[in-house]
Amino acid sequence: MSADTVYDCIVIGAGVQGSFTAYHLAKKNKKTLLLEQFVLPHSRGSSHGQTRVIRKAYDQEFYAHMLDECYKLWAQIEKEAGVRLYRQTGLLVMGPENSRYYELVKNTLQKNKVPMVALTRENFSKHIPLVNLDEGHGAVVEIPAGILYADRAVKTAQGQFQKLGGVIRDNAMVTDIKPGPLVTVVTSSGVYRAKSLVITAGPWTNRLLAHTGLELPLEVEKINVCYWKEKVPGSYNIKNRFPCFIQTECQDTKEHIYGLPSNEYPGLMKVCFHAGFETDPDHRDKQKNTSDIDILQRYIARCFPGLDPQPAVVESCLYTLTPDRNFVLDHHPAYSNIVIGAGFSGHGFKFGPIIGKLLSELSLGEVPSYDLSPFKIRRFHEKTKSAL
Ligand SMILES: Cc1cc2nc3c(=O)[nH]c(=O)nc-3n(C[C@H](O)[C@H](O)[C@H](O)COP(=O)(O)OP(=O)(O)OC[C@H]3O[C@@H](n4cnc5c(N)ncnc54)[C@H](O)[C@@H]3O)c2cc1C
Ligand SMILES: O=C(O)[C@@H]1CCCC=N1
Repeated sequence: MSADTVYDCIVIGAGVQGSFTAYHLAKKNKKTLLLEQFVLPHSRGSSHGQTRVIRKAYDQEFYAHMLDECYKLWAQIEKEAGVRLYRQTGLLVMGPENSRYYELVKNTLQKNKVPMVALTRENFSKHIPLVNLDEGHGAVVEIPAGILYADRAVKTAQGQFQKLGGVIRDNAMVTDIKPGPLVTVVTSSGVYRAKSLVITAGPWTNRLLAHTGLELPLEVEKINVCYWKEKVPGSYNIKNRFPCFIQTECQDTKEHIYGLPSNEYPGLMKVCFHAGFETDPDHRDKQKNTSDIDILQRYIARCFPGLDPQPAVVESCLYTLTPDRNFVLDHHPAYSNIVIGAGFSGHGFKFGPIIGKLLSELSLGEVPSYDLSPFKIRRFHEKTKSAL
């Protein structure tokens, strides 16, 4: 492409959401440029690591609805690229039987006819050995849920995008955005122009939006990603059909604790706390709070007796949280040819292919395939006004 190429669209940020957005735009024959500040692949944002959970067990039904198409889109890109990105493991959901949240999750699964098994206290340990169910808690297994191979998925979306003629420039940090009928994007390695711009910059979103006079209520948190050693290797292994799990709340915390079967590191199971500690994305290593690990240790000692209750490996990742934990998928309030995909609040990976499709639709001025009202920017202002 020559220096004065005008792209149909520039996408800023090559995490899962930007990579799938670029891929969908290229599928629609749009001349698309994907910009990334770091050399790819990297582990400084939110999309790195080997695995993520895919599930329909949500308290809000609109997520379960989007997941129907999402599973199809994951299968489609697997077929196109000839790679495996999803593996069914099932998802064990445990929570207090009298809690509203646990009830809503079960309702979503039932109403959407998701194949599931309700476990009783009597048959729980037969089906799920080496897990202790807390007193007063119920358990259901969402059968089709599973894991996504995260790093491989991001690489696949980028690879398919390039095969369709898309251009990726990594090591290209965006330092300025000049809105207009043609948007100008200034990077550390060149200046680019496009008819539309999609910002999928994860934890750095507000830094980029500052160039456009907008600030969203986003909080960036560092998550301690903990791996725990199996006392007997293989006891919680994916090959032995151990499922992913979510503990919706327990005596130590109202937050989710979740885990994935041992798979990525031999003999280690990933179990994490679904909340972290506020950080600056460029200085997350300075955030050293580990009080979440204390909670995990107590939980593991009580409920996962087959794991050593000392983390064997601790890595880090970033969440970008909105106040209501729903995503932002919207046009910029002042510039309709700038589209924002942000605030994926620690649960956005599974939606990558559908987010990409929706952001591509918004950037092309098409009617989005889903009702995007839960994801609109104006909900933040409405909240502020009604609080006054
Ligand atoms: C520990 C952990 C576990 C999770 N588990 C799950 C799960 O099980 N299931 C699930 O569905 N989701 C899960 N998530 C959430 C999911 O991973 C995120 O929602 C998703 O990765 C967000 O992707 P993103 O593309 O918005 O952000 P990112 O991956 O951070 O991508 C943004 C990109 O923009 C780039 N960028 C930023 N600023 C600039 C700039 N100025 N110029 C150029 N490029 C720039 C960044 O370098 C980055 O590559 C988890 C997240 C974490 C951290
Ligand atoms: O989104 C997911 O499925 C995971 C597991 C539960 C907590 C957050 N991420």
